Amino acid sequence: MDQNQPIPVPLTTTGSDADADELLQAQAELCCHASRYMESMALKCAIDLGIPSAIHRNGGSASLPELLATLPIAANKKPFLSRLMRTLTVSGIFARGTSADGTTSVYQLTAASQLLVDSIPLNLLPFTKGVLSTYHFRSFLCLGEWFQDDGDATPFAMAHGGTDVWGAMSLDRTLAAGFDASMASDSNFLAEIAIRRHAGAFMNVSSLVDVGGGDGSMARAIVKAFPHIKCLVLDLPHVVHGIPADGFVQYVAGDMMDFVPPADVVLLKLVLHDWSDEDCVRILSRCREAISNREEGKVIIIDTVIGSPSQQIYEAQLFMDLCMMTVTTGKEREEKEWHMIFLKAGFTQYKILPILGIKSLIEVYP
Ligand SMILES: C[S@@+](CC[C@H](N)C(=O)[O-])C[C@H]1O[C@@H](n2cnc3c(N)ncnc32)[C@H](O)[C@@H]1O
Ligand SMILES: C/C=C/c1ccc(O)c(OC)c1
Repeated sequence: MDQNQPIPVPLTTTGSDADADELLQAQAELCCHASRYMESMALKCAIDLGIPSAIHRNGGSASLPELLATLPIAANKKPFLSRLMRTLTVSGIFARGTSADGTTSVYQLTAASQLLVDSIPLNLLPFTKGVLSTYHFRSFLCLGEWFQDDGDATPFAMAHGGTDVWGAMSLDRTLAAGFDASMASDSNFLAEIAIRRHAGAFMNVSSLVDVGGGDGSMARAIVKAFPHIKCLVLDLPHVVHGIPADGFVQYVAGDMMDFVPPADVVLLKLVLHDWSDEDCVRILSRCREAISNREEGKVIIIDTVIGSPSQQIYEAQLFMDLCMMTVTTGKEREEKEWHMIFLKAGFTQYKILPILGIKSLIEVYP
């Protein structure tokens, strides 16, 4: 027998070696589950360093030395970059390839990280930064405490001195600007697809009010595609004040719980998921009043309807639901939950079009 060959030691006196394999596999799985936030933090780091944009500027792929030559990395940290890139490659943010001449190993953008390039028109960089913001991260750290707390504060409020997310944004301009930009990037991204896939939604419409329309990105995209539509954006004072008039959309400061300006179409994009069923019924009732007596009157909702044949989409929907639970008082809803709030708000019909990936476009009729 070879002297150097290690002698296998059984883990227990009763268990077989197959049991040990299963245990070790379970340990590895648990380790990955517990460490998943590090994947998020590595992504945040890549965004902070501008790595996707740097790869794009280098022609869509970049070697390690090329990245090191352009990224803002201190000399003594240069040896660490390959480890960050290795993890991000295994998690699918970047891909490995070889340079055109076949000599050098390079990092490439994937379909996902292409959406993080700052210079492409429909990038999701602001939205992704929003999801990764420390405000949300700190809120998630309070989730366990929140479940045990018998008060009404959200995890966000527990983490931020009792102030809810809308209050925090009226107090902190940087947070508000980041949030509005994050929503705007999602709206710019989806507007084009929604208009392309369902232009019929905006035919025969002469006026539209985007309730909780943020900085007006969605409304502007609609006016650009359908110049005959008169578009109004209703949002909180701190959001609409200071937006310069551009002649395309009009801004109104107000509270959607109290009043929604009359129009043919009321749009609610990513608004109802911020609110409880009771609040949604109240908002939708105001929206129904706004379209009353209009021939083509309808409410268009762009929001999640939980459930998808795609596991990836389903998972993204569930993450967003946890985010709503943690940051707002809202939730993502299944069709039967939407059905119930439409009925309670006095509508008679609805149509769900699952044409926007994670989100759906829902038309609701009085
Ligand atoms: C998640 S954001 C969605 C923004 C935009 N619809 C979009 O999808 O890009 C929710 C919006 O609702 C606005 N909002 C919150 N409470 C409101 C209220 N009581 N009345 C009107 N708008 C409100 C927020 O300021 C914010 O702009
Ligand atoms: C981390 C994300 C935070 C967030 C908060 C409220 C929203 O309505 C939302 O919509 C996508 C996202």
